[in-house]
Amino acid sequence: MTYTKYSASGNDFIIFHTFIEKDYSLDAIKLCNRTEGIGADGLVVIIPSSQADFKWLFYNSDGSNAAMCGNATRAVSHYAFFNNLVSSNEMQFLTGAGLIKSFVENDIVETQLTAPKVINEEFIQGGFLWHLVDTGVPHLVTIVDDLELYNHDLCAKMRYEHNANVNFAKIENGIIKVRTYERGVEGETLACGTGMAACFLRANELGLVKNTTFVYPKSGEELTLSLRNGTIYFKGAVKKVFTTTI
Ligand SMILES: N[C@H](CCC[C@H](N)C(=O)O)C(=O)O
Repeated sequence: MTYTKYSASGNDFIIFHTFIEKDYSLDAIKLCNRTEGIGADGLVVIIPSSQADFKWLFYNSDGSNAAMCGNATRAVSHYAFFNNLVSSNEMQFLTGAGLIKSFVENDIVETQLTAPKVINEEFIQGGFLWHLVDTGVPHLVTIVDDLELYNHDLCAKMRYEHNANVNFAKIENGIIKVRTYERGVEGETLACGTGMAACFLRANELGLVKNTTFVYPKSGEELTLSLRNGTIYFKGAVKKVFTTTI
């Protein structure tokens, strides 16, 4: 089987396409293992679809299935275009969270995320003010003045209590810096797309950032989040790292 490794702002994925729709959770655990496998935060399986250009199955590195993954939507769009799985650089594909539209321009990919759903406007826990929103998958967001306040043990506790990813966001000079503890990776990743979207949305609704804002994850790579007619757009570079046949 041929697998392609992508990095989307440091959030990395293994991608392949197949006609066989089955449970690939054990493949995800094996392939994503950073010492005995290729190593990645997640596995994306592309499968034909009669309702869209294709559909995907997304697995975190622990083998858990997730409805959506913002960074993987950018990587998979690039993969589909450059592997001739689609006939245009504009495509739409089905995820567990719904239909995603994307636009590929060389190594820059913009995707339209699914409509956000606020789960809990705000609550205090562990000394922080939290907001819980689903931007394809559930995200806890707290806005802080110092990202060093990010705490692994608190994130792990919040992750399990709320079954959500956990984001610490700092706003400075109109941009957002984000650190994310990712559910299913069970640790901090270098970037989390739906997490950056959740932080952007929260900051925008509080009037702290404009409708188009640069967001910087742990990797320091620049992403652009935009809110246009109530829809979130997510744009940034992706990198095809290598292809291998195992
Ligand atoms: N770990 C997430 C899925 C991947 C989200 C993230 N990698 C992104 O880019 O949105 C979850 O299980 O909820």
